[in-house]
Amino acid sequence: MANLVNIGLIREEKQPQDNRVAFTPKQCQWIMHHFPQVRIYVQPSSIRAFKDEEYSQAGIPLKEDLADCDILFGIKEIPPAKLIPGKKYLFFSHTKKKQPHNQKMLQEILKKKITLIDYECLVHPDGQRILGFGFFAGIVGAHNGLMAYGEKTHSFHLKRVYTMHDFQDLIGHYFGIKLPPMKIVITGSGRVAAGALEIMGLLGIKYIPPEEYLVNQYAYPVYTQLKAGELYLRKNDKTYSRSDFHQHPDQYECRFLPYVTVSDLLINGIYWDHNIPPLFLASDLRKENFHIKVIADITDDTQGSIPCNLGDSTIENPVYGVTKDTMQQTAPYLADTVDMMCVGNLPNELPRDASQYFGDQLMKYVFEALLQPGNEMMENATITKDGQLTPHYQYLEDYASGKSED
Ligand SMILES: NC(=O)c1ccc[n+]([C@@H]2O[C@H](COP(=O)([O-])OP(=O)(O)OC[C@H]3O[C@@H](n4cnc5c(N)ncnc54)[C@H](O)[C@@H]3O)[C@@H](O)[C@H]2O)c1
Repeated sequence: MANLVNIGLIREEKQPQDNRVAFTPKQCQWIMHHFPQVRIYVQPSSIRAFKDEEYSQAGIPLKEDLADCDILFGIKEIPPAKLIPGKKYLFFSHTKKKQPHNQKMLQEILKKKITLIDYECLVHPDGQRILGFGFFAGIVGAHNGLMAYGEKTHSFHLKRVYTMHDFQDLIGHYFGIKLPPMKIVITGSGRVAAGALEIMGLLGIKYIPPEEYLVNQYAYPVYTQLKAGELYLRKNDKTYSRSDFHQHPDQYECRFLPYVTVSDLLINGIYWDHNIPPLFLASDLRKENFHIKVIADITDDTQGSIPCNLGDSTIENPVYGVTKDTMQQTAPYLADTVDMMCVGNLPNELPRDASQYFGDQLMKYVFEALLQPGNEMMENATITKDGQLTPHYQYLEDYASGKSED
């Protein structure tokens, strides 16, 4: 038999608390069955979406001290003091863009001779990311956007997602919910958009092609979806090429404006960075014909693609209002404001399903590669190896040595 590999699922210790986990109890069972050389241990946690008893009942031992494990799986950043020297860790480190708040953690990782594989850096050969929680962010974000619209217009009431046991429970909640005639515009074509479309399907909201959506009236709720090719055109020749847009977004103009005049709810799920033009401007918000009442900004960049995103809201208080003339933050659901849903950790409202989905992707595309020494995909996602920055990530040198300001 191949050498034994001891794997540990660590307790999430970052604040605000995170209740997700890399593998559910059933997934742990599946892995140990299919990889007899693997043993999985779980560090007890009172906040994890899957209870300690669920793991022990599935035959996965609980273990406080994971010092004997070879590989440790987490989700979010790890407090530096909790990092165990010499281990191989997989988690979202948020260090590859030199994020200032994680500089100390990376320094500790180097000091403690740790190998860090970052989930965000695991990509398919065509560059598409393998792992992400976007689908469930789309589910919860679309739900919250609709919930806010129902509250604002007093036309229907949706319960909060986090009060449900899981996604199946949420589906049950939708039976009998009748939405008023309304127009919903969804932006994006990635995992977030896919989650939002799932909610449209579950609530029986009808898809309308963009050109018809703009001009027709409907006696029932409808939505349209705008992918990058429908949202952006090159300024000089009015064409769109995906790769050119990704390389030169500043040479493109945004064509979203007509949709602000006819839509009731915007669900924003596009990829955005600061070179990509926003969907509309602050000055558009002041115009008489700005019709949108609620924006579920799942993309959630403060003053990014949506100028009236004034910062994150929380799962406890997911919605705030914004005045159209002065862009001041107000209480939600006032008559003449735009209501904003800008929660940055949406999958935490549905952590059991989000964890299962994540673990499925890990098992399908990553797990075997992780056990193969020298696997190229894993090497490319390895930021540090035994406490040294790998060749791919040498550009983090100044940040890691404490010199970087950005
Ligand atoms: N609020 C939350 O809780 C939450 C959770 C997950 C994701 N998000 C955010 O939602 C947004 C969409 O996430 P997703 O999971 O759908 O992403 P994704 O990776 O599934 O899809 C992104 C889409 O953007 C395109 N894209 C990739 N690189 C691009 C570039 N350089 N320029 C233009 N387009 C590019 C891709 O082709 C793809 O169609 C991201 O900004 C993400 O950070 C928010």
